[in-house]
Amino acid sequence: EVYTALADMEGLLETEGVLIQSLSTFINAQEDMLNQLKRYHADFSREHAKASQDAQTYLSNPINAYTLVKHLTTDWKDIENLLDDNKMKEFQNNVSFYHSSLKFPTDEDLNGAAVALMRLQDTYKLDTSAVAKGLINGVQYSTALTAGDCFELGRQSYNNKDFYHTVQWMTEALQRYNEETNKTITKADILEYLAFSTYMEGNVHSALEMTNELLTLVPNHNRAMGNKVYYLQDIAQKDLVKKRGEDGSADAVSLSQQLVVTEKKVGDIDELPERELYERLCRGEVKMSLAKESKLKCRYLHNENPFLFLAPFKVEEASLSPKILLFHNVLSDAEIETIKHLAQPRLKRATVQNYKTGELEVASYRISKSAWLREEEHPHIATVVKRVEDMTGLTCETAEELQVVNYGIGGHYEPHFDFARRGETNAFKSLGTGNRIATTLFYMSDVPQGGATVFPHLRVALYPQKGTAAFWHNLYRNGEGDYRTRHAACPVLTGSKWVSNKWLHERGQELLRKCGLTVNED
Ligand SMILES: O=C(O)CCC(=O)C(=O)O
Ligand SMILES: [Fe+2]
Repeated sequence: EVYTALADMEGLLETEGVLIQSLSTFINAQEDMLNQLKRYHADFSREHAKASQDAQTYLSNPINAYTLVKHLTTDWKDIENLLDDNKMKEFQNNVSFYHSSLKFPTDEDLNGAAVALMRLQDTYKLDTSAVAKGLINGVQYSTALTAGDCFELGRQSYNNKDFYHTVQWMTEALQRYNEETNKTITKADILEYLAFSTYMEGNVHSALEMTNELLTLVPNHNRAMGNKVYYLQDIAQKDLVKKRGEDGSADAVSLSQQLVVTEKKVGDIDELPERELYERLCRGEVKMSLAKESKLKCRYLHNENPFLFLAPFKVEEASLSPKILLFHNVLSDAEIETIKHLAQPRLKRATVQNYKTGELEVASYRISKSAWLREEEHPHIATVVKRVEDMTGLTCETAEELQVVNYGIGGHYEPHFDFARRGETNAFKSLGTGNRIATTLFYMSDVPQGGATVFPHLRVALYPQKGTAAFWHNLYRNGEGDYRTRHAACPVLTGSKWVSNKWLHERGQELLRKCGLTVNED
């Protein structure tokens, strides 16, 4: 699939370019043909009108007689030749050749891209109408969607049984339909999906109203007729239950009462479920407490390392406990270009480890593409790995190769740990280098909107800055996992997000990061 990395989507633009060119050649040829046909038609009609006035006089003129014969022989042959459908065949052949030789998205891509849009809408609380106008968080990015486009998005949601988004997009489609002069979809098509999804969302009365409207447009619409009977039965049944309830003979609890019971009041932000915290952090709505934030510092990192004496790192603390450091300007543009260039042709859908089986598999909670680079591949890679050692004071001897990641629009990685937890069947075992002691995450692009790395339990959000690296220890000194390091990559709203990670392992760090008997950090 292509939608999972923006880098792979570029090929689609090339495909579209070739198709546009080919279509324009075909249209020009068809227009030439039509123009010639129009000329013949005009000639023939003119002569024919003259002849019809007085056939005998007309045909008594030898030139006219000759012209008539010529029309019906050579000229009509020419016309038949013009109609030869070779041009059409040729165009069809070209298109099927492009289908086999150029990059095309699949139905899975269409669905993935639609789901990504819904994810962005939910995470960033985007208004459907604004998105349909091409407006994202108040910035005009693209041209507006047509009623047909909105309908197609609704249909994708419908196929995923996501009736909530189906209703939103079909409602938008209906609004656009009403405003469109050149209709891009029929009202009946929209109403059919909208009515059923509205019913599935629990509003049978609206569903019935829409179905009635659909039946006035298409009186013998089979499915609508069937649904109408069904909705009417449902309403009758509900009325009966309600009536019994009013009589005091039923034990049914009203819906509003149920809601009061089940809706847990969340007053304090600390009580919010992780998912809610994660999304709020992605939207930039949650901040670390001022007391904590005021203790964070920026400084230049010097130590006994001679390299650092000459070129100290500019380090910013993003969190003190656990310590999360940001190293600014640690990757040059040239290094970033090399890394992206080497990785691009090798990008593959990123996988996650099934915690039970230990198998690697694709998952909807991690959507991106990645590739692995070895130090030997380019001096820039070797330099970058050496720099990780300078930054962290740890060894990369036992580290994993450099992972390069590119996210597509809506690409994300939901909250996770980088380390393997106790009892987890993990692939690190076969490496024989212990657990992932620390993470170095390089940002290789700026991201205009979205795409932050967030630590829900720490209320920390790191916004990608090209050339900056984040660093944190995943394990305490005694080797136990630090659960506070749980983090996520927020969905990318606009732009292309490139990162690379160097995951450092336990073995070899014994003398570099002293181990301890407790979970104490320092
Ligand atoms: O892309 C990010 O911001 C974080 C990526 C991440 O957490 C990972 O790849 O493990
Ligand atoms: Fe991670």
